[in-house]
Amino acid sequence: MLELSNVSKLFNPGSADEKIALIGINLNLKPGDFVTVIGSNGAGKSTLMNIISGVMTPDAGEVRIGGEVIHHLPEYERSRWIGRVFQDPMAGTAPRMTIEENLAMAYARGKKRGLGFGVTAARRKLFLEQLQRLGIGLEGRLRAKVGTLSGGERQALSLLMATFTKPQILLLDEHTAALDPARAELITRLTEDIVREMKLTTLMVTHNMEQAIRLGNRLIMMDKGRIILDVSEERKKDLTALQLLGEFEQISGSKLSDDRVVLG
Ligand SMILES: Nc1ncnc2c1ncn2[C@@H]1O[C@H](COP(=O)(O)OP(=O)(O)OP(=O)(O)O)[C@@H](O)[C@H]1O
Repeated sequence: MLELSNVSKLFNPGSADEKIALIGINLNLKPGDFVTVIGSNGAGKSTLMNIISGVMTPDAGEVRIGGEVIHHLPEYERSRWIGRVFQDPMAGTAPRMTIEENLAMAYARGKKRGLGFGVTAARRKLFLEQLQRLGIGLEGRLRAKVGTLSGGERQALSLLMATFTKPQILLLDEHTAALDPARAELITRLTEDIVREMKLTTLMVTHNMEQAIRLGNRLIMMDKGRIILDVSEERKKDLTALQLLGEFEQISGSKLSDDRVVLG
């Protein structure tokens, strides 16, 4: 479903600031895979997400979705296939627009222009049903400006918007990291429900080791631009955060340097 072959990215090549962000990344996600990604500071996790979503283009290698090469396409064109939720709850929604207008935008994503961004009666019914699924009362606030929602509510809406049109790939970029523990738990539960119900192929970056182990069917660990560990669902079942840190040290030869790491 998602295939990265030999993907590399270098920043500021040839200058004193040269940074290798990704080196020869090979990653293949099967339909319905839910892969969690952890790693040290500067390991390349954000660059990986940016290259998949089209914020950046790779210097070398290929990115394919459903067999189609997509790494040359701009971000807006890839949004037909890719949904993304960011760490910052402000990033995925338009604060001055209402909840229903935001949902109408998400609904129109990737569709032909003629179909419009409007909120019709039929669409409003669909939006209500979808908001009800979240179970946090947003269905009663369709005409509220999104800027008036709490961080957790906005992140729930971002998640709904990112998955509204059943993307082929869902990218979750530390999407619970900026929330307090109760709200982070809520968004994690919603994520699990939506991914399971829609059978979404998902890649999730997290700094929470316990979350990385518990969620999904595969875990990858990155360091210095490479994938250094790829843990299957079977192995993940009995793994603890401490064991994972131990494995990281053994393979990379140094301790995991992540100033935001949470063991669980
Ligand atoms: N736009 C940029 N210009 C120059 N260097 C960059 C840029 N973006 C990332 N880098 C560098 O590329 C490397 C990988 O960065 P990236 O942000 O992908 O890591 P990360 O794993 O997401 O890190 P963190 O967990 O600390 O956010 C780092 O050395 C970083 O400093």
